[in-house]
Amino acid sequence: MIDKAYLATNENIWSGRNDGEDYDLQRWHQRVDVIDLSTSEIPPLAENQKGIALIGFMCQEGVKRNKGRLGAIDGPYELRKACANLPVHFSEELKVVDLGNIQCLNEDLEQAQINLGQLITKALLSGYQPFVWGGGHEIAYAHYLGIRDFMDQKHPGKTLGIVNIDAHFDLREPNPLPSSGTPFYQIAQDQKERGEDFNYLVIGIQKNSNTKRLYNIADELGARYISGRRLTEADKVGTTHKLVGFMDKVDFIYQTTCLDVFAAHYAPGVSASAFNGISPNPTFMKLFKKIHKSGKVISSDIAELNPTYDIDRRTAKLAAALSFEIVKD
Ligand SMILES: N=CN[C@@H](CCC(=O)O)C(=O)O
Ligand SMILES: [Mn+2]
Ligand SMILES: [Mn+2]
Repeated sequence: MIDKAYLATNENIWSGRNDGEDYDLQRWHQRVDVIDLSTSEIPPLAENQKGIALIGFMCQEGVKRNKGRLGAIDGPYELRKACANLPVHFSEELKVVDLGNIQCLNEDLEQAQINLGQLITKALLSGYQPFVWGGGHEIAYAHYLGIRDFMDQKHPGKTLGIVNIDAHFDLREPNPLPSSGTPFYQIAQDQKERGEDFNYLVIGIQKNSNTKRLYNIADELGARYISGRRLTEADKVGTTHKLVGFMDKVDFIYQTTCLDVFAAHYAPGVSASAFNGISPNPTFMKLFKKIHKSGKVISSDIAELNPTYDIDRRTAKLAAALSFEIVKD
């Protein structure tokens, strides 16, 4: 798999303020091990040691096919830079590796998705929890392929739930090609062919961002959703109940966040910005942490960071704040 599409991370990206070498002074750039998979293997973990594998997906072909605004190809680079200075609040035992990037070459999205899926499977088989940075939301089909192949090998018969934090369903039928708007439809079709249930919960759905047809497809496929306007303190009990009910029914969770779920003043750096998106306030962050503390999240990603349209790196910083909650023991 490691071929022209693979691009190791330049170690210089992981640099920043240095307050000293004592553990309680450190920042992420002092803890992340950059691994060049064209010359090295994924480092083995000690027994019971937890590892997080950062992976970049340098791809905007899906956004392009979906007639979106280009720029997401630079998302992984900007997110690494935004995370480099985060203070370390995880333990010394947590191993954090940066496994580099998968690029989309010659507009061949389908091949890029296969390549990313294979790298995700490899990281999972090595005992790591992958955390993938996009790239457009076409990342989700690739991510599913990687988790599916891992589960086939290590956990046959177990169930997967997908928690997508997004203003959009992304349940479009490929027309004729897959794009950033089709990943969950593709997953539903693949699971149908395999005789598996499609367990899909979307948090942050906006009525004015999805056609009636998309709502109909969501209903036909049995998708569940929590609208953006329900993500308030007043609705906290109901939304938490819905989320917990969903999580209880599955063995593993793939959690994906599409940054366009946030209002444009928080997240201008996306393809489809939304003036009425949700706020990353304490109510939302509690819900987000609840997912990641469930012990069921097998793998996660952040999609649609588009540095071309970002303002003062605020979308990148928001993505870094979410990353801060994921890279934990
Ligand atoms: N991944 C994004 N999907 C959205 C984009 C909407 C838009 O560009 O306005 C969708 O296809 O519905
Ligand atoms: Mn979206
Ligand atoms: Mn999306």
